[in-house]
Amino acid sequence: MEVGTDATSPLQGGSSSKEKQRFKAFVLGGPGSGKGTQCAKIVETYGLTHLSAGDLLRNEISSNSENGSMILELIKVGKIVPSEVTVKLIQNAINSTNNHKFLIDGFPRTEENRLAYERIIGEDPNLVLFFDCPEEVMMDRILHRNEGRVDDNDETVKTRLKVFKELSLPVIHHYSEKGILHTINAVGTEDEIFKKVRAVFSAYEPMLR
Ligand SMILES: Nc1ncnc2c1ncn2[C@@H]1O[C@H](COP(=O)(O)OP(=O)(O)O)[C@@H](O)[C@H]1O
Ligand SMILES: O=c1ccn([C@@H]2O[C@H](COP(=O)(O)OP(=O)(O)O)[C@@H](O)[C@H]2O)c(=O)[nH]1
Ligand SMILES: [Mg+2]
Repeated sequence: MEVGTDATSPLQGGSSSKEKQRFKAFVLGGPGSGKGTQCAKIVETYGLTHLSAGDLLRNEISSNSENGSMILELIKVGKIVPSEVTVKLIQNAINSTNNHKFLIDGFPRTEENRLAYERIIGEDPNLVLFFDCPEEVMMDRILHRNEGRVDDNDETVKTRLKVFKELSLPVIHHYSEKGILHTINAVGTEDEIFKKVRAVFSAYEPMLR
């Protein structure tokens, strides 16, 4: 049990994330590269809170929120939701947990996303994972995903792959220049890939306690 997690605590007056240094990892990669699958394994092993930007947006659609129909129209065609909408959802999700360590999956997807995040939330991630995957493997995985997603169809996947190359690769390049990018070859079994993920996270174990 962590101390100071209760905002009513007079001495602490805040969340545990103020006591432990916050840890954030961004998990990037094209559609179908295996981000969600590997995030589940990271959560199981290291106890981070998983925030999938796509899931947060899909929750807005299913809860019929103010922006729900606009988000649905963009997701259906594989386009990017306005940055401020996604950043606010991530910010609310971070603020609604007492955990100090987070995996942010599928965000930032554009340089504009990244700049909005830096403006509104501000802290750079400790590390960025990039699942590097050939397009034909991503396409095949998505078309067999069977989660009933409105965007897992041939036409929308083509747009998502194009958006990834044109808008998301520059973000990945930015983190490479900053020296915090860890590129992982995403071809192989889930366990083979997770072994490589663990090798990255093991260097950060003191921060993940
Ligand atoms: N290493 C892997 N080998 C084969 N299939 C995989 C692998 N990792 C994930 N998958 C499958 O591929 C699909 C896309 O994976 P997912 O984790 O949802 O990717 P992303 O979140 O990057 O879109 C899912 O059906 C998943 O079960
Ligand atoms: O920061 C984000 C994350 C997702 N999306 C939208 O949500 C869709 C699905 O994203 P998700 O990460 O769930 O897809 P994945 O890469 O896991 O297949 C994307 O194609 C975009 O339309 C977005 O606009 N901004
Ligand atoms: Mg995903």
